[in-house]
Amino acid sequence: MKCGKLKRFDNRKGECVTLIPITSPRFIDAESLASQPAWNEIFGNDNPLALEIGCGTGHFVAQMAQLHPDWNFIAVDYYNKGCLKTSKRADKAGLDNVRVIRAEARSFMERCIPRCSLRMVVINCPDPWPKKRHRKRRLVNAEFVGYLSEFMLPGGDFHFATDFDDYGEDVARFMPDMPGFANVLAPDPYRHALAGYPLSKYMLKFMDAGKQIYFVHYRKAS
Ligand SMILES: C[S@@+](CC[C@H](N)C(=O)[O-])C[C@H]1O[C@@H](n2cnc3c(N)ncnc32)[C@H](O)[C@@H]1O
Repeated sequence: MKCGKLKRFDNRKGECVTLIPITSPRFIDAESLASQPAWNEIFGNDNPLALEIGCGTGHFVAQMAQLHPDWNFIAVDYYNKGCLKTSKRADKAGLDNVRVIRAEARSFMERCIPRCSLRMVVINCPDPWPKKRHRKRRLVNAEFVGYLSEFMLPGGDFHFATDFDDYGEDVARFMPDMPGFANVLAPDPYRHALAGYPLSKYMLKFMDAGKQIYFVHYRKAS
């Protein structure tokens, strides 16, 4: 379906939705990006790339980008208001190493991220799809991590975090069988606290509700 200029077809809702315009210099609409863009020109340097999938409102990426000023962060979400908030947060903190992309993560990666280029991939609190019959809709599974691995540099970090017990245990169960990855937290399959890893908005929300976060951290072999 063709939508108007400031509208976008929402696959989940099955209708055109109005987009809030985002004027931040750190925001890039995926549709305006050439395929395989020159990220070094976009960021103005050759620093390594880090990708956050589903950045939400940007609490995590804003903190991580301050911890790693020598990495370039691409924060992707298809949630328009989240992209707006993430962009504003990065603008306010003056984070020149952050770009915010409104896009579906898999199609964006396929079109715009070179293979073997990511120093880090982060997925925090992805939608848990708690009903058993919906679990196949979860973003993170062995097949997806295998796909992500193609985009990661040797020595690159994969971080996954969730508040949802079954999701955390599932990812911690299949990760040891993923070829070419080592568990940074070994012998623990996951931890409930991770020093130096910023907390996202959803993590804080779930922790306030008394839930534990499952942190999984693997590294691709060098
Ligand atoms: C539960 S929220 C978590 C947000 C944030 N990571 C946090 O921890 O606060 C999940 C986010 O992932 C985004 N998301 C889910 N699947 C996605 C996909 N395939 N591509 C891009 N964004 C996605 C949603 O729009 C939503 O903003």
